[in-house]
Amino acid sequence: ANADYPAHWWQEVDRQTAPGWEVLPQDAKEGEVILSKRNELGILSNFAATDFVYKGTLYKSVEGFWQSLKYPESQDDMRATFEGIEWPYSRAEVELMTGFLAKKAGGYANANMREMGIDWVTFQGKKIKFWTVSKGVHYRLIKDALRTKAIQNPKVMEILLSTGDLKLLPDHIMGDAPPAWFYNKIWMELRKEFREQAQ
Ligand SMILES: Nc1nc(O)c(N)c(N[C@@H]2O[C@H](COP(=O)(O)O)[C@@H](O)[C@H]2O)n1
Repeated sequence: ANADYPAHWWQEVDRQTAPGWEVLPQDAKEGEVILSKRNELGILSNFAATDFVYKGTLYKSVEGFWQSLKYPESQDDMRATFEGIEWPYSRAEVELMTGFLAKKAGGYANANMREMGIDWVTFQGKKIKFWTVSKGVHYRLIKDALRTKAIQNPKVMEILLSTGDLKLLPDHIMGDAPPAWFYNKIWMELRKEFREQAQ
């Protein structure tokens, strides 16, 4: 029951003043909780400033990691040399971004990807299909970044495990997105994985 958890996780927020994209804490049903940026559960958002080192590179957030994959890796990268395409940031700059700034950098990259007609991103020189319904390479990469974030940030691990058996829900409207976008579902899988490892 929700009574076993901190009451402020369901704290009512004035809907009139909330941004249009937001799902509010009070929108959760019994046995559910919204991963709201308004309380400590927001640390589980991809946007949260939670440094982690993944395969030798420092990222300031999972969002920075996610959006950096869309940016050219080098000067020879076809995304860097594509005629008429300009990049507002370098990949290294995006790696160090958090929150809405990282998301915005990703928005510019989405427009460039559409313009170039490409449906892939890259990690360590390898092309990875983006926006796929299968739990393929991109999904596994994002899941591994979330796993690494929890392992390297004790507060993230503590908060994730403190959600017990609650169903985790995103704090923003998701629509019809592929599995990699559902960080709430990935966290529930990782929560199970971490609990099993601790036994
Ligand atoms: N509003 C909001 N809050 C969060 O906590 C989010 N994680 C997101 N969306 C994230 O945007 C990323 C995907 O962006 P693109 O579709 O590639 O432009 C991904 O991290 C989503 O979870 N939004």
